[in-house]
Amino acid sequence: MVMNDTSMKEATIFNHVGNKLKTEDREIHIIARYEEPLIVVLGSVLDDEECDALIQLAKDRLQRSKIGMTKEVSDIRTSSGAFLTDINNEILKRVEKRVSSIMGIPIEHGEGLHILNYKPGQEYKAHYDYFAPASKAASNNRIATLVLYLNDVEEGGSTYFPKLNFSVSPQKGMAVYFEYFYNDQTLNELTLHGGAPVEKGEKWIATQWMRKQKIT
Ligand SMILES: O=C(O)CCC(=O)C(=O)O
Ligand SMILES: [Fe+2]
Repeated sequence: MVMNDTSMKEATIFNHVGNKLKTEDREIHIIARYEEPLIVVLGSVLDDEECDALIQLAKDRLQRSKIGMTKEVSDIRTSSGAFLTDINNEILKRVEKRVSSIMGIPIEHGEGLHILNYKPGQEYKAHYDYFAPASKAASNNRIATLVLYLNDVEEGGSTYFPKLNFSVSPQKGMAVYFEYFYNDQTLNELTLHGGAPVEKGEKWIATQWMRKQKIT
């Protein structure tokens, strides 16, 4: 490991090294890393069947939420989303287990996979995934995120980190991981990120946000 003269890196939650990481049922490729704050691009996380199944589960949900509830309208996030909770599905369970193993955080700390669909022109403006320190939710705050790309986007739709001048293009089956549980708050703030507008085609992602403690 290379360290610079003046500072040592803070400890991270994700601590896989090398080019690959193995979960119970899959070998995942570590494609790229930004060291601090840690951002890791992962390949071969989901196969096509798993991606398609998650999209299908979400389509059923999104359909229903349109009937039952008023659709939340927000300028920050113009896409439509649904949490895949209370669904008994083999593929979903398998994916949740794999995600937990990649992140090194028990699944009980997760909010459940959140599926988002962006149509052309839709975006998720730059934001932090953690809750403001003064908010009620911050008592069990989020500490890490995994965004799984469920389809190929024809144009646009990258995940961008404006304070780092860094961005990740969506590719079906790949993922981007980042964490923001540093003692140094300025490192956490560097994880500001967004989903750039989709220009052509559509974009489907599944996001896992992990909390510091179990969700009770
Ligand atoms: O759409 C993206 O690429 C980013 C999604 C995101 O930031 C989130 O789900 O928290
Ligand atoms: Fe986010």
